[in-house]
Amino acid sequence: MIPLLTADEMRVVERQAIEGWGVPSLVLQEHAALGALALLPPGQPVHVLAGPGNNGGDALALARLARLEGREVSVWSPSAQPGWRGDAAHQARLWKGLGGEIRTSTAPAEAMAVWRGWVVDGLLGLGTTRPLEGAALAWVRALNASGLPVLALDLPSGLDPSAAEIPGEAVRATRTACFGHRKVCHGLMPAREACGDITVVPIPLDRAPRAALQLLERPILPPRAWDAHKGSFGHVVIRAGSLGMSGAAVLSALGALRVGAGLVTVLTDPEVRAEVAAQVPEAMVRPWQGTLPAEADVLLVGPGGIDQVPDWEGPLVLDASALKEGEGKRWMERPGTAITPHPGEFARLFRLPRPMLMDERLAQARQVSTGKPGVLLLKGAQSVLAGGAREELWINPTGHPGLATGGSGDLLAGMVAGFRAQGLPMREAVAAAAWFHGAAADRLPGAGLLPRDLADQLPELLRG
Ligand SMILES: NC(=O)C1=CN([C@@H]2O[C@H](COP(=O)(O)OP(=O)(O)OC[C@H]3O[C@@H](n4cnc5c(N)ncnc54)[C@H](OP(=O)(O)O)[C@@H]3O)[C@@H](O)[C@H]2O)[C@H](O)CC1
Ligand SMILES: [K+]
Repeated sequence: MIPLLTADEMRVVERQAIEGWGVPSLVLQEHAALGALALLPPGQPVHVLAGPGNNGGDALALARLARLEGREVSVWSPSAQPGWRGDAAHQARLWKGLGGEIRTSTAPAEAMAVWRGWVVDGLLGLGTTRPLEGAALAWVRALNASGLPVLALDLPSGLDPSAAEIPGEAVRATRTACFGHRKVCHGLMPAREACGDITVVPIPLDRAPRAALQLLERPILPPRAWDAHKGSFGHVVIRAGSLGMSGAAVLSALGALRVGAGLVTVLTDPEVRAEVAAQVPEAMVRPWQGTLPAEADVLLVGPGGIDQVPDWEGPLVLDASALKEGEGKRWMERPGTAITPHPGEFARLFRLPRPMLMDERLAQARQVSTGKPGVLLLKGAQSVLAGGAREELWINPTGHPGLATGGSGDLLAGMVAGFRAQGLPMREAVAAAAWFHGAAADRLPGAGLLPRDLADQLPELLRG
């Protein structure tokens, strides 16, 4: 799990090092500047933009270190009166002590027209409180129009460190030297795209900070015992598939089987039983007669037009038609339940406005999941995972728009059930399904992707 910190969470980590451990803040700044300098191609000229706060201080430190390396360096401030205080003022003195100048211009595009090499963006970082305006905005516009490669210090100036959305104009960086820990803007789209290639520069801070938002990494799956048999990997029961929608039942069954479930029983509407059975011979396919098999480990309901949820006390995965208007709260309060809506289904389930932006999706996911035992997977580009009586939100970074195709959600729901049947706790089962589903897509071209192709990728992908 990669923590994505808000500015406030990062300030806590910073205070702990400076006030708690007694690390001088200039030491942190020196580490930051040295780490960032190492990301610039050797020998090239460097043009450094230094803003009013400590991001500007980092930039001045980098300018000094780059000059000591023998590079050609110029330092620019958008303001004729930068008004540096504290560490940034100290860095300005050190730079001037090397004979360095600090230049400004009211026509940044003209100044940049003769620049060669790289630009270092040290205008604004963690202290950004509002959209860019005035001189800073003029410099960022000129920089984005210049076509010059940019190394952003900590974050591209103009981004809100704690948000996914870009509040106005922001630097489009080639690379970003992110100091200590990733912030929210380094993990979530669209802000993440403005960062270019991100390198986390280690500085002497706590390595395990508290973060309410975390990015999923490849899930670690429990090892399979050498003497395992099909009963060891659980029995998934899938209530899915009706006339004209038998394919959803097939794909759900494939999802559960391809992630390694031991047994899969599909209970379809009677008229589609034979066509489902013909397409997935590995599953037991029976007509729905109102009762569940006694030995089920997990029940998946919904794909292929099934909207009635049978009485059942065990682990339950609900998708598609089973996600009925206004019933979200009920399912979030049921222990052992996972719901996997896309934003439209989510809005209907919880009678909320459809969440369009990533920051809205996060806020609404938090709103419906806080303190609730049910697990929510709010699907979309960068699916949001919440609930299971845990506070933090997880974001799935894998996948691409090719997944937005019919049947992809049915496969995913089957994968959730398949992982849960093998003993993963529900939240971990949902995380594993979301991650591997997206990772399977990442191995395939975007357009024309079939959910069956994803299923075929899974065994090899799971082997690692
Ligand atoms: N976190 C760490 O452990 C370390 C951080 N380092 C670096 O420090 C910056 C954060 O420095 P800080 O001084 O807190 O903040 P900034 O440099 O981002 O800038 C704050 C000033 O900018 C003004 N501001 C805010 N928004 C705007 C805007 N849209 N336009 C113009 N000016 C803006 C703000 O003014 P106010 O009026 O809001 O008070 C501040 O004056 C971090 O990002 C790292 O680069 C360390 O060097 C390493 C350790
Ligand atoms: K910056």
